[in-house]
Amino acid sequence: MDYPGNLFVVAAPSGAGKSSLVKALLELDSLVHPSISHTTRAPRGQEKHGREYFFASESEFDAMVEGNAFVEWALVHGNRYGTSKKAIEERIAQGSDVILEIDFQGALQIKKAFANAVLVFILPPSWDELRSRLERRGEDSPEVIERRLKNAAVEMEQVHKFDFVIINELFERALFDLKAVVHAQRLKYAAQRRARADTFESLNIT
Ligand SMILES: Nc1ncnc2c1ncn2[C@@H]1O[C@H](COP(=O)(O)OP(=O)(O)OP(=O)(O)O)[C@@H](O)[C@H]1O
Ligand SMILES: Nc1nc2c(ncn2[C@@H]2O[C@H](COP(=O)(O)O)[C@@H](O)[C@H]2O)c(=O)[nH]1
Repeated sequence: MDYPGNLFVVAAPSGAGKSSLVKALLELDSLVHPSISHTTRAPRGQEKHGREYFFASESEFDAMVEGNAFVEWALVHGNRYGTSKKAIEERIAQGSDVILEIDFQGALQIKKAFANAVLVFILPPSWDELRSRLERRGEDSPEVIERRLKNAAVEMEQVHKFDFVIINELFERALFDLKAVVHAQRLKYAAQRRARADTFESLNIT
């Protein structure tokens, strides 16, 4: 019998550090695969099409929405972002673990489509630190930073809908917590599979 992989979803206000944490996790854990989203946002700095995102025009994105190509999509900070079915379904069906780094609206849509998905919310240690991380990153204009901070207040109200909350103050500590979530889910899933196999064996079902 084949078993699907685990689906992890990491959401956070912009600048809380989710991309940095997910990147570090992927470097340490070769069993987790990232999903590359589509976005109508323009590429920043060194970003490459097909690496950070698939950059799409508004009409290309519209066509994907109409073609039902997304598992979830949302308008975030004035641009559209979406997870294509192609990006995750095949991988999960093959038994691989997949991690999505998306906003809270997308995370809640994913939970509806995949009840077993594990939702993780990353919080910054303070508002001041969130602002300085966005400023230090140096990728966004002051207007964009203000908009992202304003949206962060709305996003943080959703924290109670998530399975786990990690405060990203000390990076290594937050990474340890994220690894622990992944590990715990794998152990839980393995135990469920074993229990199911035992039940099938006792009922003589192959
Ligand atoms: N624990 C930490 N301490 C200090 N700086 C951090 C920490 N974690 C991340 N950073 C820095 O904060 C900035 C924002 O991090 P990152 O880009 O990972 O955020 P994000 O949540 O993915 O944002 P976005 O949603 O806009 O992509 C980066 O410059 C990153 O290096
Ligand atoms: N609902 C979705 N949100 C997504 C997806 N991919 C990224 N995002 C979120 O957008 C913001 C902004 O990202 P940035 O790269 O422009 O800084 C951030 O919260 C991302 O997590 C997606 O496929 N669906």
